[in-house]
Amino acid sequence: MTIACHASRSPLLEVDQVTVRFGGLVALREVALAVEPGTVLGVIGPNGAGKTTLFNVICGFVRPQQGGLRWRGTELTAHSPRKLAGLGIARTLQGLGLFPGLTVLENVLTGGHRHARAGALSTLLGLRAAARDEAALRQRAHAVLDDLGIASTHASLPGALPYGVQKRVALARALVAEPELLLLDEPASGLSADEIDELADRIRGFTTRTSVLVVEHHMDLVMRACDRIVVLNFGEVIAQGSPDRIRADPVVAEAYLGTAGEASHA
Ligand SMILES: Nc1ncnc2c1ncn2[C@@H]1O[C@H](COP(=O)(O)OP(=O)(O)OP(=O)(O)O)[C@@H](O)[C@H]1O
Repeated sequence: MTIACHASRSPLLEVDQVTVRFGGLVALREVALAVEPGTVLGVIGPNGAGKTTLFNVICGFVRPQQGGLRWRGTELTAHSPRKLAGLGIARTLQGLGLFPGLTVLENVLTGGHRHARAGALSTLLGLRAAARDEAALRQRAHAVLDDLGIASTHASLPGALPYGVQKRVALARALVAEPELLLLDEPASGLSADEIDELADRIRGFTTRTSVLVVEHHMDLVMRACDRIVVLNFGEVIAQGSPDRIRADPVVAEAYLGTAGEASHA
């Protein structure tokens, strides 16, 4: 990846005037937002608003026609999903993406590349640095599973566990890398109301160790979990601010629900 230097004092991640077109359709138009260190930023919007496209731009799956990204004040070029971990960014995707033939612990271990100093060759040769990395990673994996309340599942195969628990495993796999930024794509999908509340509180708790950007359809989750919310509609930012401000914004209610005053119930 080529990195061009800019100012050093800046938010963790900045999305700068990003425009994405699919043929004649403008999926994102000059979208700008910033994730500040130690905060949770939510991106919401109705179906087709551009949330997934924005998430894919941040992950490097989709390249914008205009605009770009800055990470810690440094412009990212040749950005790709493979390089996210090296930057200190981890993500969970809409599909769980767990390996069905691996145990929960083994699945979580696959997320731990960032801290592994020993290369693949030394790992194969069983050298001491690789063994130390592996032991530290295992310890972190157990600790993260414990934090998420699923320590007892470490030897299970994911398919044997309830969906809500599998989602926590996917979260554990992202957290084990100790990212500076955690990207969550629709983490509430498929969860019960109680599980969503629990997840929102959990996400709030993450801010002591990581910043979070969450793309989500569920208003309940973002209202409870986020410090700031950006609202997209037809690919444009129509509002941004605190949850209270977004909840009270009639433009948001109209765009998101078509009915003013119901924003908190989506
Ligand atoms: N690969 C693609 N090719 C063509 N059009 C696309 C592509 N991906 C997304 N779009 C279009 O871009 C617009 C934004 O879609 P996107 O999936 O980003 O919205 P969204 O807010 O995530 O919606 P949802 O909540 O339904 O997932 C939509 O009109 C969608 O049909």
